[in-house]
Amino acid sequence: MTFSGKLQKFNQVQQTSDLKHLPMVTQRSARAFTFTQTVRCCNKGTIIAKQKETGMPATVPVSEIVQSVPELEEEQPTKITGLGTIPEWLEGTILRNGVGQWDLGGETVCHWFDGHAFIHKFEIKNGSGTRDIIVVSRKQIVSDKRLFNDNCNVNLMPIGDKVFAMTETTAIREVDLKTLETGERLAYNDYMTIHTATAHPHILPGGEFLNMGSSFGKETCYNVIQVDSTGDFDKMKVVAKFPATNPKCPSYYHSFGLTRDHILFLEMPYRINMLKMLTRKFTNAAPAEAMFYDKQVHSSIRIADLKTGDILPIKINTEGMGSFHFGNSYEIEVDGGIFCVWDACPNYKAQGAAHLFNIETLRSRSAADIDEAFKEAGENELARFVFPIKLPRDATVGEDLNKRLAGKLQTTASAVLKEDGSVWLEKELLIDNSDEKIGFYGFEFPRYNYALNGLPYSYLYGNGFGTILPDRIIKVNVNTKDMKVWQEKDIFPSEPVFVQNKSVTDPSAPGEEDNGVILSICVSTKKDVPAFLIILDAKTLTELARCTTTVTGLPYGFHHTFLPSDF
Ligand SMILES: CC1=C(/C=C/C(C)=C/C=C/C(C)=C/C=C/C=C(C)/C=C/C=O)C(C)(C)CCC1
Ligand SMILES: [Fe+2]
Repeated sequence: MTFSGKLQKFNQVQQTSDLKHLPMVTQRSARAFTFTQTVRCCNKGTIIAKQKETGMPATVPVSEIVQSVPELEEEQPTKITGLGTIPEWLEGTILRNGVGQWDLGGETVCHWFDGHAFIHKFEIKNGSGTRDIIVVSRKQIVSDKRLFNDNCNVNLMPIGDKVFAMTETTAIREVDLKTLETGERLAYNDYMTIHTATAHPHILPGGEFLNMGSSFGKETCYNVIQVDSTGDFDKMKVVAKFPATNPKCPSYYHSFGLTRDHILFLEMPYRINMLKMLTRKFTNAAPAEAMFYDKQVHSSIRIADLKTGDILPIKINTEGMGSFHFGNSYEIEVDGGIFCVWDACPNYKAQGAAHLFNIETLRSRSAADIDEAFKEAGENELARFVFPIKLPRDATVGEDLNKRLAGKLQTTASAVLKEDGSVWLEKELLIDNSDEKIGFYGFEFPRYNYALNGLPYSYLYGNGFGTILPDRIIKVNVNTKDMKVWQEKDIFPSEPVFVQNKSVTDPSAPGEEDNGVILSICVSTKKDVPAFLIILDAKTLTELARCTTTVTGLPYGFHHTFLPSDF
């Protein structure tokens, strides 16, 4: 995925003589913004939602939710009361990161992902004897006002007992959970040689923080890095290194998978041409020109042993595709072999999707422009890949190894052993994209009960895309393919965050995996419809409570984290 900010940053790296050291970005004090400002004057836009039944585009104005949040002098946390019943046990904070400013000092950034971070939170707590009190607290930009910065605008995750905002450069910024004040700027590359990092780390059951980042050079590698449960960066270590199949053209990746024993990495056809990237200052090429989709290569799943860091020799290939985010993954032992189930959101057509979310497109007055930009983008699927991590006894060439799982896993996904020892995968679709309930552009932003990360599971929550922004929440039973949908006209719900009921002690016990709620922050394209937090019963996707703010013009944001009140 080409995000011009990331690439520009990357380009800055290349311009330094020493690849080991990324330039430090000066930390400036964070700026605070409040919800209640009037939205700045902007272009009116439209977004196409192609309707399956007619095949005709439907226009939905979304420019309202990609407008810069105006800067304010002071913050005013707002107390609001939820309508409905917020479960007694639910106490904590849902934090959201995303982009809030694209128009900076007379310039507008090119790409949606290049804008400055905008963080906000909803704190759910017992207040003044009333249960249904929510404090909507302030939000702020985490980086300074320069373009193409370490604007940590993608996700927020805990490391040890601190919370950090993160993007895909190596810089992360501490955020005070109470005040949202931006704290220390840290950089992974101050501790080790990496040049990128994902904004989608995993947290191990013991509290250790696990992430992946690339180191570019003669021996370009995709590294797995770990910080211990105390969050001590001095003890940060590389636990595994996947050598890039083509060091001159390593893969882009947005996230990775983790079973209880293995790290799963998808090397995609979306590649970075290192030579083009390094010579940009001479050729004047745009960063995006150094990214390309290599139609000659497959997508490959690479696997590392979590304990030893060994890269497993098995070669797993499938048709070229990209997946930003993944569902859960887990292992099954059979016939002396180990199989892995990994759910993903593949897209076979977007080819990196570099151009798709250009600000110009999102703010376009012309429906035709947006249609044109997205016409080749295809749709995102929800698919299951099942493959051996360790070959079973007596595996034979030409055999669909997944057949051995009969009785343990029902799947139509295949994994055929080839003569050269590699395994070729065909996916199993977990949803039917022709179903009107999914939406024209498919399914993305998968979330699940993270207490079951790396273990067998049944429920995946995510967004359906009737437009190029998510317009519904979908719950899929990945075993039975049963589906539930929550949707409301003109509302764009964020990725659905599952919060487990405090009473659950064993999430894999019958009926317990989805014993909890779904939290989602909803914004609207309608000027007079304020943002709200929706609380859904995770079992039924029915509304339990709705906490409506007074804020209109809240931009759509990317990722969320829920932290319980005792964090
Ligand atoms: C790609 C297509 C679609 C949507 C995919 C989605 C929603 C992907 C979301 C990716 C995100 C949130 C990435 C964020 C990255 C931000 C970065 C790297 C920021 C860097 C800043 O410096 C559909 C619309 C579903 C279908 C067509 C294809
Ligand atoms: Fe993401």
